[in-house]
Amino acid sequence: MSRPGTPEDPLLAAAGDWSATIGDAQDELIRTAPESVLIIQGGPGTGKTDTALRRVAWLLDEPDLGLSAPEVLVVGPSHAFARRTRTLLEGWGHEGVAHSSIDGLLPKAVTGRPEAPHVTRLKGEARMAGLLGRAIEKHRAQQGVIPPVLSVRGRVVRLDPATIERVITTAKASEATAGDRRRLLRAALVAGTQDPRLILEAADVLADRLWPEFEAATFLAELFASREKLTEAAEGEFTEREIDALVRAPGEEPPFSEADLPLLDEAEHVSGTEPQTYAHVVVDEAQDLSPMQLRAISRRSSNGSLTVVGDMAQSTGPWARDDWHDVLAHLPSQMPHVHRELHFGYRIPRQIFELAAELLPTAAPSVQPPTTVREGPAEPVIAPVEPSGRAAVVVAAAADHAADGRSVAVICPARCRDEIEAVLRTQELPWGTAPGDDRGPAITLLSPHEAKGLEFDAAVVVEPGFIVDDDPRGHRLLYTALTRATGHLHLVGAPEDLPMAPEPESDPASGEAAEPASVSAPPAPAPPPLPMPDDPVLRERIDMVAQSLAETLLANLTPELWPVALDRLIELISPDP
Ligand SMILES: Nc1ncnc2c1ncn2[C@@H]1O[C@H](COP(=O)(O)OP(=O)(O)OP(=O)(O)O)[C@@H](O)[C@H]1O
Repeated sequence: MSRPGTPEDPLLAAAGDWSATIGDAQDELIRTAPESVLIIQGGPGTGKTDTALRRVAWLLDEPDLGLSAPEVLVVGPSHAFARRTRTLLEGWGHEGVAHSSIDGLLPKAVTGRPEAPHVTRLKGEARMAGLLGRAIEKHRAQQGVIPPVLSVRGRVVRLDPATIERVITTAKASEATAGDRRRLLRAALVAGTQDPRLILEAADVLADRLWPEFEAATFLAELFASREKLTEAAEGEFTEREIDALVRAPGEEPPFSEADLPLLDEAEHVSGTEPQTYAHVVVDEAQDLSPMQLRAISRRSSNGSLTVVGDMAQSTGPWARDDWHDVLAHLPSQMPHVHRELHFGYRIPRQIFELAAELLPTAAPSVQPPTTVREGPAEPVIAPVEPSGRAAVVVAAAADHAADGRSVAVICPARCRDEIEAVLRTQELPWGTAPGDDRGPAITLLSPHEAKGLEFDAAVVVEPGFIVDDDPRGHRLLYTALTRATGHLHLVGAPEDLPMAPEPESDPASGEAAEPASVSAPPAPAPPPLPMPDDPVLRERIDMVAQSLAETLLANLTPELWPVALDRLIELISPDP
């Protein structure tokens, strides 16, 4: 995958590895003290992920901090994203950091159960933690009932409830482990008995009854299968309709949905099983996470030191939000929050971003678009098609880029996926459903959600109208899809859903129509430099001012931003029209 900074990218060609072009704003974030929750907001391609990872590299490199790679966790939205962050950090020489998708962090369970959006949303709410806590307490209380007699090997063993009560109280007060609790019980019952073998066996039977091993999956399945248990645990905090939404028939397959995974994690936590913790945690694409997912991530932080990354203009799914308050409310609060924004778009060339930015007034009216710092190699290609010819056009565009050695994302809504897969297969092209490594497929077929946080040399976005229609925050999803490419973008779909392509201009020399479907004109050539005045005093004064401006630019901005600053300067000093 070529990245900004390759020869195809004229503006950053000189920069290569972007350590040479780290902006002041990025640098400040990288060096933010670890004793904080750093929140990085910024538009697509503003370098949020890379800045967060540079922060990890900096934290690991600072000898005074004494942080080692296995003490750091980077969480992202997908396996593909985790692979991207791993590749980047390992490329900088930092191996051993844990990289995971959010689901990969949670207990393993058979998922895939279809679920209505309102149920997914309900299961993500923080009050589910209270419901689970109460349900587990009641579950335990039922198990703590002491039987007056036990039957062991056909013999009846009478038990002394007072002795057993004492053991339960001591075990609880000392937070004894399962093994210690069993030993305590054995020692208490065996004292002074005539038949120690029988009593020891009885103690084990009783221990299994009093403290059965907690299996979160069994517990949750039984809880959801019982309206009575749910109503009891709800304790009036859930309406009947909400309880109805949670109830399901016992034994249904697959047993769980993705929204159940954070609930299993919560149940394990309440029952005393704690996950591995880390001294620094990076959470990327945090704008989409549910409160229950955020709780699960917080649990993995040993001290509250976090880097939280996201973009509210790309917030979609059941937890789509417009500001950070609700995210931060569910993260550890022992360290101060430092909220920063990145403003310069490094990934997306101007030509592509101008197109994507048209969505912003609808997708996220309060969000300031980033300032792009790059010119792209080509205008976006707008390809109106009829449904019958759609897949062929999509695959042809992807195949052309792949043949030129570019990584390509085909980002398509679910209803077009089968037809595109069929054509990819027929043409025996190298393609996959997760971005390849150096040896992997050049073409990646993704849903708009799966494309989050990823970047490619080229993107073919299919049926933008469907993408908008298929999600309550469809404009944001389309905005995310349009902002994945570092160089080339194709929009393929129904003519009424595409931006207007300018009329192809005739080339007078050849008599042929010029390349169609550009959405904006190429940049005008730079005007020739103005002549210096002859007066030596004036020349010296001009030189002095120019030198002072040059020093200010050198000291404050990276080279690709100089033209932006000069344009702004001209705007500032131009007389009002
Ligand atoms: N200062 C810089 N100079 C040059 N390239 C940069 C700079 N900062 C970031 N980049 C490049 O810009 C691209 C986008 O960066 P990154 O993926 O971190 O953006 P992002 O803000 O996380 O985007 P998204 O919101 O889409 O996930 C990457 O290829 C990255 O290497």
